[in-house]
Amino acid sequence: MPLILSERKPWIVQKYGGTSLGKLLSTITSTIIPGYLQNSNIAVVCSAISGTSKSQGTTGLLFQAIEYALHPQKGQYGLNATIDAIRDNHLDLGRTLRLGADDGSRLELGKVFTELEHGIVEDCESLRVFLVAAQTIGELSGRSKDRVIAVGEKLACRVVVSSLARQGITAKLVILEDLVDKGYSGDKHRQVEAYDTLGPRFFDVLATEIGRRLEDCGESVPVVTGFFGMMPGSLIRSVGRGYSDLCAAMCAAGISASELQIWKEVDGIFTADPRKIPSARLLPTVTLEEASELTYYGSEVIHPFTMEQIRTANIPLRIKNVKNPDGNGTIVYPSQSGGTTTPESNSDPERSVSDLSISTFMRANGYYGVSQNRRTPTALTTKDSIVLINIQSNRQKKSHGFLAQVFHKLDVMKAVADLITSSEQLVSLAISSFDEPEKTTRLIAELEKCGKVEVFSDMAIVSVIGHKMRNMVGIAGQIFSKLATGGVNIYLIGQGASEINISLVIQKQDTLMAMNIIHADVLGIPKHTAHIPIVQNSLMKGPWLF
Ligand SMILES: Nc1ncnc2c1ncn2[C@@H]1O[C@H](COP(=O)(O)OP(=O)(O)O)[C@@H](O)[C@H]1O
Ligand SMILES: N[C@@H](CC(=O)OP(=O)(O)O)C(=O)O
Repeated sequence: MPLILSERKPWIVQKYGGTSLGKLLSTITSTIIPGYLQNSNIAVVCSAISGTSKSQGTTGLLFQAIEYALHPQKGQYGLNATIDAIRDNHLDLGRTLRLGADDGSRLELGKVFTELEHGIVEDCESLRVFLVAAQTIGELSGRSKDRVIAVGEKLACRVVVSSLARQGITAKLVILEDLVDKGYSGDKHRQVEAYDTLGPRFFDVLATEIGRRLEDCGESVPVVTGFFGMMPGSLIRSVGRGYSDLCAAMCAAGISASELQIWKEVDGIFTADPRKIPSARLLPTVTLEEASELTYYGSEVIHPFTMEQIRTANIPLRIKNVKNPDGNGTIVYPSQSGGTTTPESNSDPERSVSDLSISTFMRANGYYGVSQNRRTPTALTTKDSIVLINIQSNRQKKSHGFLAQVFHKLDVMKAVADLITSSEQLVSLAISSFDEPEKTTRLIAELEKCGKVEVFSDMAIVSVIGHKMRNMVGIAGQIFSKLATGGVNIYLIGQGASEINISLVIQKQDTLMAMNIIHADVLGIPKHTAHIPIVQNSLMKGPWLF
C-alpha cells in the first residue's frame, strides 16, 4: 500500500518532543511513521530539536541568543556563535541524512537535501539580522521573542520533511507562525478580544484554521511546527514552554483525529516520577481529571493546557515511548463515557484489559479489572520551588476585604498560588517561586500591607491523585498517619473541589521520603530492587509558565 494520505483513513496526530527528534529521528521517520501510515493518515507535530537534554536544545539556544541581543555588553561574539551553533547543528543533521541517500539514481533526493540546507541557512541568517537589529535598538518585545523562538520548530520540521523524503514519503512543511493573524482573517476586533482571554473560543478558531491547512496538504504528510503563532503578551508567557503539546491537541481537534499521540522518552504516565521512585508502575489509562491534576502539580509529562482541548474535541490522548514503539503507552480518555480508540495490545499482564470487552473497557474509562476499581489512589506527584506565605489580617478590614486585597496583590505580581487555605483573618498561600528572587521579596513587601506575614522558603507540594478518592473514606487520615511515622511535618493541607487530589506542603528536604512512604504504604506498590530502565532525564527544572 503506498504511504500516502487518503480520505478513507482515520487521522492520527503524532507529536514528537525535542529530545526524541534529536536522538531518535531515524526510528521516528523510518519505522514509527511508516508503520502508522499503513492504516491511518498521520499529521506530525514537531518541537524544536534538542541534543541530549532539553536545556541544551535549540529552544534553549534561542533563549540564549535573546539574552545576548538584550545585553550587548556581553558582546557580538556570543550572539553570532549561538546562531552559528543552531545553524551547524541542523546542517550536521541534514548531512548525516544525506549520506547514502544521494546516490545519483535518486536525483530528487539531492534536490531535497540542497533545499534543506538552503532553508536552514536562510532561517538562521534572517534570525541573525533580526537579533542584531534588536541589539542595536536595545529591546525586544514579547511578540518579537516569540518570533525568535518560532525558528526552532521551523528548523526541526525542515529536517523531518527531508528525513521522510529519504524514506520515500512525501511530506509538506506546515508553518503556523502566522496562525493567530490568519486564523482571525484580519478581524482585529475579534483578535484583540481573543488575545485578552485566551479562552476556548480563541483556541477553537485556531484549531479550525489548522484543520484547513492540514486538509490542504492533500496526499502529503503534514509536518507541522509546534510553535503556533506570535501573539501580544507572547506565546512563551501565556502558554509557556512545552507549547507544542497544545498545538498538537489543536491539530487533532481541527482535523477531527481519532487519536492524539504524544511521543516521549518515557513509556507513559507512571504512578510517580520514575526518575525519583524506581518502583513506579506504568498506568495503562488515567482519567482526564487525573491527568490534569498530575500535570498541574508537577508531572511534566504533557503540557496542562492540552487536556482542555482533548476534552472539548472528545479525542483520546495516548502517551507513547519512541524507544518502545510497540508498548501500549498510557491512554487518557476525553470523557467519562470513554472514547473510540481501542487498546493497542495487552502487553502488561497485571493491568490487562484482555478480560474485558472493548466497550466495557471504554466504559471503565481508566479503571481496569473486572471490579473496575482502584482501591488506592492512582498516582502521586511533587512540585518543588514552593514558598509558603501566611498572612494574618491586621483587622482593619472585614474578611472579604482582606481576601480581596491579598488576591489583588497576587494578580498584580502575577504570582501563581498553587494551594490556598483561609480562615476569616488568616490566609496561607503556597506560591511557585519566581525565577527572579527579588520578585518574591517584592510580593512579600506588598502582602505586608495586608497584615502580618510569615514566610517559609524551600518548601514542596506533594499531591496524591485518584479518581476514586472521592469515595475513599479515611484516605486523608491514612496519608497523614503514614507521613507522621516517617517524621514528615505537614505545613498546609488542601483538597481540591474535584476531590480527586489531596495536596500537602512539606519541607523540600522531606520530599523523597514522603514520596517513598506514600507510594509504598498508601498506593500500596512495594519497593523493589529489580532494575528498571530509567529514561535519561531531559527535562528543564521549573514551572511551565515563567
Ligand atoms: N508520573 C510520571 N510519569 C511519567 N513520567 C514522569 C512522571 N512525573 C514526571 N515524569 C518525568 O517526565 C519526563 C517526561 O519525558 P521526556 O521524554 O523526558 O520529556 P520531553 O518529551 O519533554 O523531553 C520523564 O523524564 C519523567 O521522568
Ligand atoms: N521547543 C519548545 C516547545 C516544546 O513543546 O518542547 P517539548 O516538546 O520538547 O516539550 C520548548 O522547549 O519549550
